[in-house]
Amino acid sequence: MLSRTARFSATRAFSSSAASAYKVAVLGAAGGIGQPLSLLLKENTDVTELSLYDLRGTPGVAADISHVNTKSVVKGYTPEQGGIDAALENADVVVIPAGVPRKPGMTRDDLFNTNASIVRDLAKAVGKNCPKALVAIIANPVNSTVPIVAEVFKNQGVYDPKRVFGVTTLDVVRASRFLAEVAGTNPADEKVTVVGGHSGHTIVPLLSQSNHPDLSADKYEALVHRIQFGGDEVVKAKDGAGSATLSMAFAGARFTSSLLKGLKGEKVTEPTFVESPLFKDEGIAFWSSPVTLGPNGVEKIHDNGKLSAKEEELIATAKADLVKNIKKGVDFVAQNP
Ligand SMILES: NC(=O)c1ccc[n+]([C@@H]2O[C@H](COP(=O)([O-])OP(=O)(O)OC[C@H]3O[C@@H](n4cnc5c(N)ncnc54)[C@H](O)[C@@H]3O)[C@@H](O)[C@H]2O)c1
Ligand SMILES: O=C(O)C[C@H](O)C(=O)O
Repeated sequence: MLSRTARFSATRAFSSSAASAYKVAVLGAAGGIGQPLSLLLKENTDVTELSLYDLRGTPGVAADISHVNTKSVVKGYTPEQGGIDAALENADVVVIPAGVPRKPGMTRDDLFNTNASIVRDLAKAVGKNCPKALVAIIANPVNSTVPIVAEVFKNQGVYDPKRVFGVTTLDVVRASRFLAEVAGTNPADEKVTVVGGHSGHTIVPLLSQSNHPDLSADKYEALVHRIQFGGDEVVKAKDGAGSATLSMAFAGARFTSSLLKGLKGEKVTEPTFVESPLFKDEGIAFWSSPVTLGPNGVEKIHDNGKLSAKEEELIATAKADLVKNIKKGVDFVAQNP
C-alpha cells in the first residue's frame, strides 16, 4: 500500500501533466518498433490521445498500454476494426514505423520493393485524413521513403515541406553513445551532430564539432565506421530476427517529443532528414542537418557548420549515394502513383 506522501506526490505528478493536448498516431504500432515506441509515447504528457494502427494486433497492444496510469487515451485500429481513416482523424503527429526490417546480408535499399508501396499507401491515408499533421518517417530506406511521402502529398495537393521528417535520431543517439565509449565519458555530455541521410555512407557524423575533435586517426576511422554501420551490428546480433527496435523506439520517442515541444512553441533543434536548400542546386532535395522545430514543423534549417577536410570528403561520398536514393523514391511515385 502506498504511503500518504507517496500517494500525494503521485497525484500531484499526474495532475500537473496535461499541459498540451495532442493526438499522436503510430502506423505499424504492433511491430518491433511500434510497440515499445507506443509505450514510451504513453509516458509523454503532451500526448492526450494515442492512436495505434497496424494490419493486426493493435487492439491488444492498445488495451495493454492503456492500463499505464498516465492521462492519455489509447485506441487500437486495424483495417477491420475502426480503419485507418478513424485512426488518423485529427492527428497532430503521425509516426510511421510500418514496413519490413532487414535480415543479415541486406542493405536498407533491399527493403525498397516492399516498403515503398507500404509507405506510399499510408501517406495517401495521411494526406486524406490529416494533411496538416507533422509526419515522422522511420520506415526504411528513409533516404527514399521520405521523398515518397513528399511526392504522394504533392499529388494530393497537400505537400508542406515543413511537415515531413525522416527520423535520423538513432544515428545521433548512437554517435553520442559510441563517442562516449571511446572517450571514456558520460554519453549525456557528448553531443554529436550527424548530417546527410540514414544508411551507411550517407550517415556523416561531424566529430570535429564534438567535444573530441582530436581523436587519433585510428580511433576516428573506427568510430565513423561504427556510427555509419551501427545498424548492421544489431541486424547481425539479431541473426535474422530483424533490426534495431528498442533503441529505435527510444530515438523515435525522443524525436516525437521534440516535434510536440515545437508544436507547443518551445524551440528544439534536432538533426532530421527534410526537404532542404543546402544541396538543392546539386539535385539533392533532402538532407539531414540540425533543424529548429516550431509550431508549424520546420522553423529553421541550419547548415552543416564548420567541417574538417575529412568531413568534406565524407559529405561528398554521402551526396553521391543520396542523389540515387532520392531519385528512386521520386521515380517510384511517378511510375506507381
Ligand atoms: N529510421 C531508423 O533509424 C530505423 C531504425 C530501425 C528500423 N527502421 C525501419 O523501421 C521499419 C520497421 O521495423 P520493425 O523492426 O518495427 O519491423 P516489424 O516487422 O517488427 O514491424 C513492422 C510493422 O509494420 C506493420 N505493417 C506492415 N505493413 C503495414 C501497413 N500497410 N499498414 C500498417 N502497418 C503495416 C506490420 O504488420 C508490423 O507490425 C523497418 O523498415 C526498419 O528498417 C528504421
Ligand atoms: O539497420 C537497419 O536496417 C535499421 C535501422 O535503419 C538502423 O539504423 O538500425
